[in-house]
Amino acid sequence: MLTIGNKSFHSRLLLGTGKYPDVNVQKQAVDASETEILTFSVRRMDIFESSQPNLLEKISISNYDLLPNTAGAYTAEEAVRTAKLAYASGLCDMIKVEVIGDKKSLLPDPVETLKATEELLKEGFIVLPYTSDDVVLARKLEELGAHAIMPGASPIGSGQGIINPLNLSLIIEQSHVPVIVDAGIRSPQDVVTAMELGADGILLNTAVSGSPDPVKMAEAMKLAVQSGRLGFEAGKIPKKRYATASSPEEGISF
Ligand SMILES: CC(=O)[C@@H](O)[C@H](O)COP(=O)(O)O
Repeated sequence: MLTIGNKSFHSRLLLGTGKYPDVNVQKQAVDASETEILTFSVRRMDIFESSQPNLLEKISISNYDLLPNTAGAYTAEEAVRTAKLAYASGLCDMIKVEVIGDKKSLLPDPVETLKATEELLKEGFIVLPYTSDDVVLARKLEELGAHAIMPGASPIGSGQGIINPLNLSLIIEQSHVPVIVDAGIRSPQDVVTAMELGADGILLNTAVSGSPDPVKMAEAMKLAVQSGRLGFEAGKIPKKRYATASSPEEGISF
């Protein structure tokens, strides 16, 4: 089980809801992923106004835990305001803090991310900060009380996969809260790699919504999360320099 704050989940896959070709494909992909946590940008959705297009219109949102994100915020102040707006909708108490520090790479601003996390924790939110793969920053976010750490594999929407597996593994090793690898994932192979490193979960969007077959890719990502986790829990054999026969003959008399 994946436990974040006081909530536990069977699925370790968190799915974004943006950029699907249409809402029907979005629903089918969400179903195929068997995710229990959906994330969306508060700014892209007017959650108070029923006359506005609802980007989750086909999805029974009461079946999911919602993880709104503060995408579009460039300061802690903006992120806190966005989080409070989401909370006021009554739909969610978790928040993904996303404070961007660079328009081109969409990499997070470490200082503003720390500030926003601290402020939202004081306000009583379950806070999941999106961060770079910086080991020290991840530790400081946990020390503040963040409920999970969400290091990027690579820039959002880039499909660059896992750029720095060493940093991810150091973050995983030091953390006492769930580590959810978020952003930049391209393939099921990236997911398996992150899960085999010991990540507690994966958050992804573009790899599924931008795939030529989002529904099939959603299922592939679900299986990759499960497979990687099982492999991590089972443990790998050590690598050896020379071969060892798979059917040893010692002790067998012919
Ligand atoms: C939906 C969401 O929260 C994204 O900002 C997230 O970081 C996923 O990134 P990818 O689209 O690269 O998977």
